Amino acid sequence: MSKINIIYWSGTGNTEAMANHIYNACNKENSKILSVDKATVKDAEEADVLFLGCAAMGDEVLEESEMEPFMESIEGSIKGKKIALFGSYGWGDGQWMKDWEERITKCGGVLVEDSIISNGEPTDEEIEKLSNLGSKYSV
Ligand SMILES: Cc1cc2nc3c(=O)[nH]c(=O)nc-3n(C[C@H](O)[C@H](O)[C@H](O)COP(=O)(O)O)c2cc1C
Repeated sequence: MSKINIIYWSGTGNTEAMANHIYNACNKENSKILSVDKATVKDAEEADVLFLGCAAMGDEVLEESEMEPFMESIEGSIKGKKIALFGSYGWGDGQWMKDWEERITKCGGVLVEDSIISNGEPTDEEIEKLSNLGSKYSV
């Protein structure tokens, strides 16, 4: 069974809700959900499929005090790693996610799905996509 780790940063709960929708569709025996302040490099390394979530912050960047340092810490360890990204945004055009995708790819990470972005809270359609991701990879 694939080991699924979901690591996220969320300030007001929207990205956290997205993470929970993925996790709730996963087999709990082999999956883990962690707020990024509790996550270690090992949590990224051990995953067969790594879901990373972060809200758009600053000016179209990852949150800078916890998510950005975590990303820097795993950049050297994600070559060949299957990764899918998600996150919530507000007024922007999703540039933070495009930049994040490019960064993952440059480090050798393999994006296995289109990223899921939600304007504020996830819609019903997005919730279904998030749940489908959990059940698809948790096998
Ligand atoms: C300090 C700050 C900076 C933000 N910067 C952006 C931004 O650059 N682009 C954007 O689309 N939304 C931006 N937002 C809006 C958040 O991404 C949005 O409220 C999102 O739903 C928060 O997700 P969360 O509940 O997981 O924290 C910002 C919000 C805050 C508080």
